[in-house]
Amino acid sequence: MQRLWVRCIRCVVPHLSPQRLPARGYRLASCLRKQDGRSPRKAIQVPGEPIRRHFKKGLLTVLDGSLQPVTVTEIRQYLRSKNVSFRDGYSCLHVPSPFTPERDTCLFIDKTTGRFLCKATLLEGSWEDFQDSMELLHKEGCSYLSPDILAGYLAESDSDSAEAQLNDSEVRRIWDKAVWFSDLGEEEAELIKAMYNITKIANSTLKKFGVKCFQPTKSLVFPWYNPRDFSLNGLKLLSAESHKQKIHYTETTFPRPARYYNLFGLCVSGKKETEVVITNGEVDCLAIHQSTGVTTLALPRGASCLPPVLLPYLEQFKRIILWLGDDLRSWEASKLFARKLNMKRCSLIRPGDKQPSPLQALNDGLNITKILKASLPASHKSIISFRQLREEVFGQLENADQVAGVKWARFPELNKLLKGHRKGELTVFTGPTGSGKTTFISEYALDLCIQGVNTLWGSFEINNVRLAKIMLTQFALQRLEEQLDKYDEWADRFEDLPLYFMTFHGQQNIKSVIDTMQHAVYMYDITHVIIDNLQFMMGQENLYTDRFAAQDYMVGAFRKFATDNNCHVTVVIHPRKEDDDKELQTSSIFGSAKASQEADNVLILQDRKLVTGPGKRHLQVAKNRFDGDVGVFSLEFNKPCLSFASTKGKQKVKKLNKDAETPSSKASEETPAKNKK
Ligand SMILES: Nc1ncnc2c1ncn2[C@@H]1O[C@H](COP(=O)(O)OP(=O)(O)OP(=O)(O)O)[C@@H](O)[C@H]1O
Repeated sequence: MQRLWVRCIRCVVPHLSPQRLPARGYRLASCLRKQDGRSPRKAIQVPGEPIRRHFKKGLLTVLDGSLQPVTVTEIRQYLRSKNVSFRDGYSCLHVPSPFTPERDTCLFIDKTTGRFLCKATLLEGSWEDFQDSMELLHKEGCSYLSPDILAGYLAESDSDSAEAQLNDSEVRRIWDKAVWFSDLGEEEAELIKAMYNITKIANSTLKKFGVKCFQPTKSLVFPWYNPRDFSLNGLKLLSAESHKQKIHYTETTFPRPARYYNLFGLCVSGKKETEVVITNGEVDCLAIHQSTGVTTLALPRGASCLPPVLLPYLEQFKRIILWLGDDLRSWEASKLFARKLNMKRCSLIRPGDKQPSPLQALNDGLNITKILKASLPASHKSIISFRQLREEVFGQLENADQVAGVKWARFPELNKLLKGHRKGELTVFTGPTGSGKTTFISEYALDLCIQGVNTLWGSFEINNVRLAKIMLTQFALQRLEEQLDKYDEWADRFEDLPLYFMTFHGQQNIKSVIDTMQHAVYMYDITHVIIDNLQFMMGQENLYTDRFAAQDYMVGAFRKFATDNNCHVTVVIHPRKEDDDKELQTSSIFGSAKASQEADNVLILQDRKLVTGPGKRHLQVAKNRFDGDVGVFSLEFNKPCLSFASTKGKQKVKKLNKDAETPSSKASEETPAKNKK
């Protein structure tokens, strides 16, 4: 049943193309399965192939191939049936690799997805590819699959090759031009270190981790070494820019972020080490290692995600300390990552005054060893006392603004009412037919995604190409039809967003949809899922003959998913009745009161009565569980760029009486200070 997700997730946007190895120089091959007449698929990577070119014009095309889901029990059963010995690891099963002659070389099979990685050859593929490899091994009657045997099954990928070559030459150019800090003049080295707050990091530490300085832009250069032969896979440039007396740091990666899988520090860590500290950024990694000498690794994209392709590299560690930063978002991320890494071996550093980020701790002269010793075990019993909760509660009170969630940049009025977008909540969104629900919710989600909220779209009504076109227009805030020469520039930037699409279209079974969402949370650390719209799951639900009972059941399923996965779910629902003379109300949506209780937020796009001009809409927050503020504000529609974003400064927000469903003349009016006379 989970199999569908693989097909859906893989077929979506660039990020979801078959995963790249965390090491360059490997190529995607057509599936070994081609041998038995089944359709070839791209999944196994073997030496020699440059990076595969991800989407450009062919955005969101649905790939052929229906992968079946697999459970860890099925994997174990299969291995036993083939007499393959295996060891149960933390996130992976460890089996002897069929790709090398050395029998003690491990191949890691992800227990959740079945994907495999052979660390010796850096070959990777799906569970089906592994099964095919075993069949091929049997067919060829050999002890292992040498590159010669595999060569016959490889596919060329020209488009990837072009991108890989471009990447290689850029990486080489920057790397060759960059210099070691010890080779810089003392004054210049100190000045550059000061820009990055790393004056306490010794040149020897920087050299040990391979950190250089790119003088033309005064950037730090962090290398991505191939763990097999220490060649360069890519690099990250950290640059500092002063803006309004504040320093802004920007990161540029080669290859682009979606393909940058560098566990920084891996090449320094020993193969026999059993303890590791994982940090958000490279400079934090340097700070901890320099002060304590412990093995420390930095995540490629910080606290935003822990890609499962990296899990095999962490299997050797019996104990993992996650120290991701000093804010609530990092704390939330460390709890999420601990689930993926297996809670039993994880401890977390809770942000606090005496536990800032590792680099800050070094700069403040704090005892880093002591902080590491005070880390909290991630696994907790189901019954806990307030004593165990009190620090957590204090953290929430201390960081009230962060607890309120991510703020919208384009909809300040929403921040006023909802205070922010929080993980683990369920938002129900409705509006009359054709009122612009998809258009609005697309921009509402895009806004958050631009700010780093990992987003998964389930668009059942309009296809993904159309949806992506709407989003790209909203992203660029201009009609690209008339400026096609700018398409690539915007598409490149759009491609770097943490944005994923399910490839479902039309009527779907809710179980497949929830399985897909579950998989996406594991693979891409998704924290916001949009379902547009619920009606497309109704037809498949035979359990309930009553439409509203079915709707309640589905809202309940999404509620449970949001809570269990600490992931926000926004569900678009068509109203059950539309009366031309009346605004919609919460009761216009739900079948019963039970379902309305499930939602944390109810948003209604109103286009009647309150309309004061063509194209004018109002957004009503009809329910807000977080702090109870409900109200309404108007939305201006800018048709060329399909945007509802406020362009005329702050809009008026009309706060409503909590009990009042619709705006009334008695409602108190809150006017932004700017507009008050
Ligand atoms: N405020 C607005 N004024 C005028 N046109 C709009 C406005 N908002 C959206 N549109 C346009 O209306 C059309 C329908 O929009 P959209 O698909 O977002 O509506 P919907 O409510 O999701 O529709 P449905 O009820 O079919 O799901 C689109 O062409 C969109 O560009």
